[in-house]
Amino acid sequence: MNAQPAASLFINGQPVEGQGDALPVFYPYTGQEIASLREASGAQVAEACKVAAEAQVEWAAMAPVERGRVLSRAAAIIRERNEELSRLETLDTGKPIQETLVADWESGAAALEYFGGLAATVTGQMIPLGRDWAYTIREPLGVCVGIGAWNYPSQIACWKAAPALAMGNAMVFKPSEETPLGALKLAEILIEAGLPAGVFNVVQGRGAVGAALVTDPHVAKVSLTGSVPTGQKVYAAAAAGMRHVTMELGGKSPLIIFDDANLDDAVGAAILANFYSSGQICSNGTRVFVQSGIRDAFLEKLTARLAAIRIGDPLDPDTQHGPIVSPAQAARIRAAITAGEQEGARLVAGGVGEGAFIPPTVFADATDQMTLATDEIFGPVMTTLAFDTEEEVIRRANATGFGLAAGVFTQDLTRAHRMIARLEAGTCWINAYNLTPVEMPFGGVKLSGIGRENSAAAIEHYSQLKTVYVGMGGVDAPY
Ligand SMILES: NC(=O)c1ccc[n+]([C@@H]2O[C@H](COP(=O)([O-])OP(=O)(O)OC[C@H]3O[C@@H](n4cnc5c(N)ncnc54)[C@H](O)[C@@H]3O)[C@@H](O)[C@H]2O)c1
Repeated sequence: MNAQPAASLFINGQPVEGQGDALPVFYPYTGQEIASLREASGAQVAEACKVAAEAQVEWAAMAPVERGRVLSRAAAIIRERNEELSRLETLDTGKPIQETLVADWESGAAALEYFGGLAATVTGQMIPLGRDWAYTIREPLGVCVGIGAWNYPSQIACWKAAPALAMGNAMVFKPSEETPLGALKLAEILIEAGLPAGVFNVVQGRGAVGAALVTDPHVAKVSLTGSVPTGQKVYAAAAAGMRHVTMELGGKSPLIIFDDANLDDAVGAAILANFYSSGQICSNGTRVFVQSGIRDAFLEKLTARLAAIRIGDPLDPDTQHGPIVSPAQAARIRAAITAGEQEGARLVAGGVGEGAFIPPTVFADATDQMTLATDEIFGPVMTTLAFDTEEEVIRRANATGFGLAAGVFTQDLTRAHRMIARLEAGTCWINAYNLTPVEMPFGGVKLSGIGRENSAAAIEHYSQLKTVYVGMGGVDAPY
């Protein structure tokens, strides 16, 4: 298997070889090296930002409808090549092809399509002031840096590039060092769709390359998808230059299931909220609060459904559960499972697994204080917690520093809305979980983040207002 790209970086419309350290790419299923990349050197990071700053001027001067057309074309190209791109995504991430065919590039194409359409609709305001008046112009920020996590590499690249480019910004994107391949394809596709050279650039590297991007003098904004500790470092570094930020960080989200819920749907949602992409999803509802009366029935249905899951070769279209992205991540997940057992939680399904695979794992009889219930694991580990009353479960669900997402399952819709109003989470679902259509704002509160991706809300995070006062008469100076 070989997924070697033309070169490691993409700068000024061209593949460019990196001049930094080696960056091998492994297929998580076999551990085989499928591409040998190199990180960007410090000079290449600076060059990418400079090129982006130059290209941004021309791009911002284009009519928004023309910019939108480029993005729409890119969306169409992605959809034409979805099969080939999804295969590459599976090699890069190890996620089952049945997922990557529908959830990765397709979601990226939807973002390009959506913001392509939105580009020409963004207008300013006219503010009447009597004789005088004012108006506002929504302007691009300039050069935006995008930094990605490894779980949805191509989707993340598109979710950041689409609103940034639609508003007339340029972007330098650094994918996760674990999954560097998809962003290079996006760069090629955007050029093919008509994007001027230099408007979207890709540099590769580990954290130090990301850190160099954040403080480059050309950079006006940083959008990071990653963990809370990285977010804290990036936010602090960005603050020195008063740069804008969007932070899409981790979570430990509650999924609350009341005893009047449709149990089959609730079990299905708990599965989607914990095991899709082998559990490597930021918004996962990993604290599943189940009302005491249905706890046994819930666990029985859940374990029966998990017993039927097909685990294996991610390129086999029948496979439903693939490997973990890297041996290091698998080791971290295994340590969390072992700690859960040692702390006294009851393992009712799964376990530490073997090699690259960790099966869907479910704990019962956990308490809120166990690390299982406090720490983000970012793997296929569900912790179920029993509760009795609405008041109690709201208090326990909110007792975390995170605030990315939350879900409520109940047939009583008054209760559902009452609950949602009090849950401290940026993205919530009622009788559904983990659905993130591009039309809907996505993001977190508390430690889980700042800003929103997707929807018209993202436009505000990739632009700034200029206010213009227009004097229509004489100037009355006091002396
Ligand atoms: N909220 C969301 O939308 C969302 C989506 C996916 C993943 N996540 C979160 O991402 C995490 C998993 O991804 P990960 O392990 O790749 O996260 P990570 O924080 O280790 O790395 C994220 C990115 O930041 C870069 N980075 C690391 N140190 C940096 C620094 N000092 N300056 C600049 N960049 C730096 C990394 O190279 C990588 O590209 C989880 O916490 C998960 O919840 C959040």
